[in-house]
Amino acid sequence: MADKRFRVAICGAGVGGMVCALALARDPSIEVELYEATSRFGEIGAGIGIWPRTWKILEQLHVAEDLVCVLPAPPAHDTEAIALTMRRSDKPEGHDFHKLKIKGSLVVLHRADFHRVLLKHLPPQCKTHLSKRLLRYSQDNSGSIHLQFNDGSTAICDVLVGADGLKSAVRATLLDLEAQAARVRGDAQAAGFLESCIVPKWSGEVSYRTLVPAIKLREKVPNHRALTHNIQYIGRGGYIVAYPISKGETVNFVAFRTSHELKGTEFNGPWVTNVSAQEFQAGFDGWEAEVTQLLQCAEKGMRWAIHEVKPLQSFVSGRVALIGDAAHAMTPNQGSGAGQAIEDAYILATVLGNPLTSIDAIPEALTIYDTIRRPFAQDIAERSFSNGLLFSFDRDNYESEFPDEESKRNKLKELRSSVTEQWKWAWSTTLDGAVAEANERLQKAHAGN
Ligand SMILES: Cc1cc2nc3c(=O)[nH]c(=O)nc-3n(C[C@H](O)[C@H](O)[C@H](O)COP(=O)(O)OP(=O)(O)OC[C@H]3O[C@@H](n4cnc5c(N)ncnc54)[C@H](O)[C@@H]3O)c2cc1C
Repeated sequence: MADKRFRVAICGAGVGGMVCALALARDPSIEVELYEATSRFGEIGAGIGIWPRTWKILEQLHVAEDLVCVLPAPPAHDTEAIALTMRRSDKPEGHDFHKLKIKGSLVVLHRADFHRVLLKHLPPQCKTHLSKRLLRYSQDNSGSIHLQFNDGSTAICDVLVGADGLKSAVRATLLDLEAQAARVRGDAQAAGFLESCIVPKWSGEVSYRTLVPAIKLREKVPNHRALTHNIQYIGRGGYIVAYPISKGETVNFVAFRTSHELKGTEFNGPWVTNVSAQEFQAGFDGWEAEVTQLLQCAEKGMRWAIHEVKPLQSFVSGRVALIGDAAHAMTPNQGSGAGQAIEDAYILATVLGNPLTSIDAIPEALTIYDTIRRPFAQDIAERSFSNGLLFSFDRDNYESEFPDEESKRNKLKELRSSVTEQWKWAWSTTLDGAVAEANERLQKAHAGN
């Protein structure tokens, strides 16, 4: 530790934790240890979409070049292209609803490929520990943070990054400690709010995920759109996303059923479970042929009850920071949870990696991370939920409210521009702005000290 500025412990080796470790380990003056609850590094068998701004981070960390090898074609940079074709599909005669054009590409990957490449790039100086499930942490008077794991072992660090996902133990401890402090101050209302953010809330959405062998779909429908395009079939009460991954050998398939009126209620059943194909086919009777053909090729898969973390008042406390789902688990209707985890990791590594951040200045640096990232990530979470309403036609009862053709056409126009508006961030350049802002704020804070 003699030649190190400070020690960072990252709990959780999902996409957020891995990118954080990679980004921090570029700085030899920071000691990085990564603790993962499971007994091996890995990801679930499913696809993932990465938007251009997030892709830029992967380029800057030099992992993009290895990811390109598993893509059918290198991603476009500055040219405008159709990222996603949306069809209205809940009737036998489906029709194109909207083509989402963005500057750059929506890169779609197999999660396992993505995780393998991240692992490959993790430098040896970043120490990794498997089968280490964090139970709780505490902080002593010197500021050091003590970690307690479920195998009885302990560890010490100067900064703790909670990258431990939806059911984060770091978030639970952070909020519990803050709530205790609020009670000591006599602020029962603040304590109650903090405690209410510990357990995630059901969004009213359920997703079904599986991978379809492309060969199987091709045999059935040789020119099925999902073999070559990112496609979204939308309709009342649910929607389906399908796109080719692993050089086109596999089609990623996710179906959503929505009951938004149940948002905030308790989900009745396990949050993640294996299900039969019949279960995901059930809600899509009467949808267009392309959807039925895809559903017929889907074998068993997994059902995920989509939960969200209530918007937190802060992602940080003292020397502890939350990133990714631990901070802002959101619905997947904008394909952005992992992207936001990556962006959190990158901005957090920017503020910690800045040479002005001495061990004493860590809380200040984390506050800057929070100021920059929280409004942005929470805005995306909100837009993502609102996209879910839009894609399942829950936002307006549009069939009955817009009975004649002209009013329907006008409404559709409005919905399309709303979709484009919702996704605008995907090709915005705020990432460079965020990095510059982080460094500038640190400079100012330092000059003021
Ligand atoms: C159906 C669906 C589709 C999606 N599609 C997309 C998409 O296309 N694009 C996109 O950007 N996002 C997408 N997302 C969201 C994305 O999957 C998540 O936001 C992302 O995986 C969050 O990453 P994370 O690293 O924060 O958490 P996780 O990936 O959940 O990783 C957390 C890690 O922490 C470990 N852990 C948990 N508890 C502990 C503990 N106590 N101690 C130590 N380790 C612990 C876990 O084992 C895990 O490895 C989708 C989500 C769903 C459900």
